[in-house]
Amino acid sequence: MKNKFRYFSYFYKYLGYRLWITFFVSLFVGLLDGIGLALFLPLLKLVTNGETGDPSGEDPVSEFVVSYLGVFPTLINILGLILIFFSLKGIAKFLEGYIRVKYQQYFMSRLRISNIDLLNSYEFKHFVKADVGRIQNTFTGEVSKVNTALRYYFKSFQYGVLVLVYVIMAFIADPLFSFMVVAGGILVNFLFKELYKRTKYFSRKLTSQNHTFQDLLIQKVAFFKYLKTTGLNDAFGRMLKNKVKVLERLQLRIGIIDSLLAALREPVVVLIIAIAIYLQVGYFSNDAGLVILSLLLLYRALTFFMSTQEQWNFFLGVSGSLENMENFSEELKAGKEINGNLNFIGLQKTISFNKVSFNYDGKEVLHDIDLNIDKNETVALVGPSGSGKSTFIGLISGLLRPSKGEVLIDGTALTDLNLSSLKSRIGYVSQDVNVFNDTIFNNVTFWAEKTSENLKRYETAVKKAAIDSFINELSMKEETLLGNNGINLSGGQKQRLAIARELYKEVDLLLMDEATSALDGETEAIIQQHIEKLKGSLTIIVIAHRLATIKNADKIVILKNGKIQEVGSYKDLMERSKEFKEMTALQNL
Ligand SMILES: Nc1ncnc2c1ncn2[C@@H]1O[C@H](COP(=O)(O)OP(=O)(O)OP(=O)(O)O)[C@@H](O)[C@H]1O
Repeated sequence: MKNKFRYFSYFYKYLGYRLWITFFVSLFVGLLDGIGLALFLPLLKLVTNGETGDPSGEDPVSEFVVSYLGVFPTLINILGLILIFFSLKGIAKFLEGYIRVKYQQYFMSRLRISNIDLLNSYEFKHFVKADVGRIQNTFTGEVSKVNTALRYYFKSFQYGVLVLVYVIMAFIADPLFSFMVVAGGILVNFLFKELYKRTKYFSRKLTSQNHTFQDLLIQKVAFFKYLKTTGLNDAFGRMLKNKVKVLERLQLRIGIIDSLLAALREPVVVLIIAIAIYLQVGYFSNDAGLVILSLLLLYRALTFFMSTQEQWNFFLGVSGSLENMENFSEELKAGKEINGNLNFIGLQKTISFNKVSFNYDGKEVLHDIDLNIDKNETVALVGPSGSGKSTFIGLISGLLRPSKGEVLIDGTALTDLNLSSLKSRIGYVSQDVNVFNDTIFNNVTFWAEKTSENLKRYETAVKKAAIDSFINELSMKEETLLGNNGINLSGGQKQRLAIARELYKEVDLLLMDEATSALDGETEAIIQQHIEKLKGSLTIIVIAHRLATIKNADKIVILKNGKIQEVGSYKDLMERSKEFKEMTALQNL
């Protein structure tokens, strides 16, 4: 019961008063149907006793017809009333179906939108540890499963309301008989509990297996080239196929329980009613008319009761997805990044690192960093692999937060800034280039409108990124579609495209993490020239292994083991840093 309410409150969070509307409409359907059915009692009497009989006041239904509806129960009147009540029920049933579909769609959109919002504000620190397969699966397959769960929940809820209406009416007609049937129903429900438990167990398993399947699938697509080249494609494919089989088996088990419940439904209903009638006839003698009426109502109640159970079992079959969705949203909420409310209006003077340390899961990778970066300065970070260069860049963009100390932008702590306003002014090019599965134009402009102004900006950006001649040779030019993650581009072309995207953005701060690493010397030199031209007009922070590319940087920062070892210009460092001199010597500079 506790669970049923937990699910209710989950749906209520998204649907609110709509759930109550559903409840009342179902109640209305039940009442109309119940009254329509009850009218068969006077009808039966009229048919057996003939029109001349006196049906008034003999049974509660006729009493109801006379006193509440103000109609004298003649054959034609009763037939008319039956028709009216069943027609009204038809209308209410349509309304019930309509609101079910409408609210279901509403629920699905709200769920999707809320998940997108939560993912948007999910802190990077948590994201790197998240299970990508689970995120993907939850966003796609699981959303529709939760929607299916809502459909089953709605249905079992609506049927449950009907059961309640029929049982109450049957009790009014014949309490003893009704009691026996209800007791039978409860007993059966008890017996079915084990089946429900199994379904729930399989459902949870199904969800987690689906996550793993998605995870493998994502990796198969992402590493397609590698797997194909190394012949590991088949082995990976086998793992995927095994998962498909596991999923098939789990689904089959849930299906078997569903079929078992469906098959048991009718015989069980008939059995309970048969026993009740037998006892009624053998041991008690009651008004046959009322027994028939409550029989009618209870047959319906029991059928709906079984349908409620069946729908509930369907619901349990997807309840693993619901639990997963609840946990998923909670995790995203818990990992929400802290966002300040001051808008970033562009760098005015300085970015300062004030005794900044950073740790990943307790392991400190940057220690006590003090550094000032002035507006429009070009700063290069050098140092051995793992020394903390990328982490440093992550701290400037607000992707990571210091564990100690502060990063200040013009004296304001980064934590007080609205991160979207900051990030919209930051360009970032890294070793891992992201190419969207779309045209070159959309990749560079991030789906900007093709106005003449934007086209001009686009042309300038691709020229500066030295990718213009490559694009011009393509028959579709900027409308050329790029494959999945730029699979039909060379590493260098991808990197130039990424640079063009950031240059198009017209940012304040350009962060380049090994941005030109995939380029040949000649192309790198061309881009370098363009970046040199940008020098002084925006703040550039660059991580470079090839020291030749940072000769003209205003400041070079040498990082070692998470600490700043030296800061100075290329010339300064050549004069005073033995380590830097050795580094340049190794690169034949
Ligand atoms: N998500 C993470 N979780 C745990 N440790 C991490 C994570 N990312 C990086 N590290 C660790 O932090 C340290 C600094 O990494 P960082 O990527 O900043 O170095 P880097 O100087 O940029 O290296 P490279 O030149 O190889 O790119 C490394 O020891 C790395 O193992």
